[in-house]
Amino acid sequence: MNTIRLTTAQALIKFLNEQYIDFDGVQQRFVKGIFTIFGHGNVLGLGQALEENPGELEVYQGRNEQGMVHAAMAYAKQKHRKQIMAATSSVGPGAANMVTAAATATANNIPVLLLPGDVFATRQPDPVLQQIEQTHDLSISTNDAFRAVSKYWDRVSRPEQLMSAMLNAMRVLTNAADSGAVTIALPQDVQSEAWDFPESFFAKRIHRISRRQPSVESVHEAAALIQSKKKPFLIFGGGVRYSEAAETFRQFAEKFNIPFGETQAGKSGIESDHPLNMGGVGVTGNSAANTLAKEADLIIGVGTRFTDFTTASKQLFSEAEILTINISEFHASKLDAAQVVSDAQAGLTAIDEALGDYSSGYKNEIAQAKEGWEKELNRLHEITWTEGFTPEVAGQLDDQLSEYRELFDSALTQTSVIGKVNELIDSQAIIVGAAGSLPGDLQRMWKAKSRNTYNMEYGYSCMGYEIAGALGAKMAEPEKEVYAMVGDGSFLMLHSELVTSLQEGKKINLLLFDNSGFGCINNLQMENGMGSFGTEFRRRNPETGKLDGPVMGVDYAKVAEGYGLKTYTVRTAQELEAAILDSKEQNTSTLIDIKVLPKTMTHGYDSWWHVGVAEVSDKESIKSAFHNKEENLSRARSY
Ligand SMILES: Cc1ncc(C[n+]2csc(CCOP(=O)(O)OP(=O)(O)O)c2C)c(N)n1
Ligand SMILES: O=C1C[C@@H](O)[C@H](O)[C@@H](O)C1=O
Ligand SMILES: [Mg+2]
Repeated sequence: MNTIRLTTAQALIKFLNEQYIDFDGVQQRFVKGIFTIFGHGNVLGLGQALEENPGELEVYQGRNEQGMVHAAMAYAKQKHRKQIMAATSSVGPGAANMVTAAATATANNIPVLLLPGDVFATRQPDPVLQQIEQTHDLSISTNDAFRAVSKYWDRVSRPEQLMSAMLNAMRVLTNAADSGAVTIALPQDVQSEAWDFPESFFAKRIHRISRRQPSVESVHEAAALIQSKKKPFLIFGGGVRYSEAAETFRQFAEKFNIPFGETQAGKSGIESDHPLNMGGVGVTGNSAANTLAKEADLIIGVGTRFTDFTTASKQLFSEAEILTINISEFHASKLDAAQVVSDAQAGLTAIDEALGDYSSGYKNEIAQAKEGWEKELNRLHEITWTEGFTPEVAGQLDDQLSEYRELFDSALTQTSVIGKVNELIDSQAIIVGAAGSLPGDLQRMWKAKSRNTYNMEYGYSCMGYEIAGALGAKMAEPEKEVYAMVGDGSFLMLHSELVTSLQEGKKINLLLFDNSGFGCINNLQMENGMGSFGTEFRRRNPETGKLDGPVMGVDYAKVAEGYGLKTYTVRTAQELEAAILDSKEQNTSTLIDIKVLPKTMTHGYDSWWHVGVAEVSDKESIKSAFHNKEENLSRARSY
């Protein structure tokens, strides 16, 4: 057997360079690059290997480990999982910082390869700097925390273990049914230890993503089920995008005249103006999709995990029968559905052939629902503050609105800003988001004018993805403008990768919606009978000892200016338009600090979200919220 003597880290980098993917006959390199933040736990091992010979891997410098993994995840999401980034951290806190992002990737079924440094395998110098000493179990390190949030976890405690670890890593990273974060913990000493690796380990490997075919029986059952229904309703999930099955889905919907709603991950798979595309469905769905979903006699979920947001906590289509087409048996089996376990394209094609000349029984309902939503959308676009104005989310902070209005000196509402942005940015531009009130507004209101232009992380809804994710999306599609749609809360949580965007010359645009608070959580607590508690950004009041002092104003444009971004502050529609147009002319990253009045986001459209309301309280409003919850629950499926 021919061997090559390399350190574990050098062997790992050499191996990553030889990984390719084959999808529909097209081959491409699988691991594009690696984000790094070096410390003593990885610099002399992986760092040395990358300095000496990175091969084709591009090496990036991250700023915050969570941020760099979010960027890696957004990259793989934008590439529809056909190409990924790796990320390496030091031991201890650097590794721990990646745990949140690992969870984000896993919740969304998006592959990322994480390579945290680990404590010494020999234990000779223990405890090393940043080592946690668990007196009951010396084998535990910070990296064990990744076990709960990874789809594959391993620790390479001897150099030769690298081979089985990496073959399993690739198995999971390229698994269309069950992917996510893969964590390979690398003890500091083992990274630098040499081994005679067999040459065969470094042979070019082509990982085929095959289109799993459905069983004949499941296709017949699905076709018979559809044929027995008059009002089927399709749900376009993220799996359709990852399977590159949008065209097949469109043809299927058109041929059988079946309208469809979109999940957050599925949105922009097909242009919003398609006559059968009803838009976002579920808790953050719009009136068109939710009305048709509610009236449907069959829900056909394609590539969807059926989260509580999609099903409105299992209440939206509680009477309909369910058919699923999903490559994952686990997700296909949800809601006690009739199941077609297959790739989205393969499943739709097979059912299409079996359906014959079926046509749904819809008459004017589809056009009517879409028209009704268009009207409502125009109304939302037009809302601006005037004296005596009632915000969309009324009856909660009505008396406080004038304070915000004076502080911000702005008449802008969130819904009108979204309309303007949608009108002004390029039709090919990509928007990125994750948390706060924006994902809901965008799922309802955003019109995707081109395909794959909506990169929303709503599996984990992790504050901090927005800006780092914009960088990842830009790396994936450098020729397009990318916009992070970010609340002030999320901006404050994590914006470190802004500096990486400047360093790499990868222009991203931040549209920062400043409403001085955790707006959506304020809505949630107040609509469930609480007061405003710990969610507005107010100073501590020395008189009450509470956070009920004046609203805080932060000049985010100044913050970003300090990093070197081109910045704008906008308070009117005219200023917003001028800023967006000017930002397009810039070569560098930009930030538009948009002062929006609180409570001016969209409100629900015929949907319910099951949240944990207190069963006991002295407050009438809480009692009533609890009663309301129980009532809604009685109308929902219980599994
Ligand atoms: C990392 C993380 N922590 C906490 C939450 C819970 N959470 C969801 S939205 C939100 C507030 C978001 O505030 P902001 O970004 O200003 O958006 P807004 O709701 O005001 O539009 C919080 C705390 C979360 N989603 N992610
Ligand atoms: O708790 C939450 C409420 C949602 O409205 C929000 O979008 C999400 O970020 C979240 O974590
Ligand atoms: Mg906010």
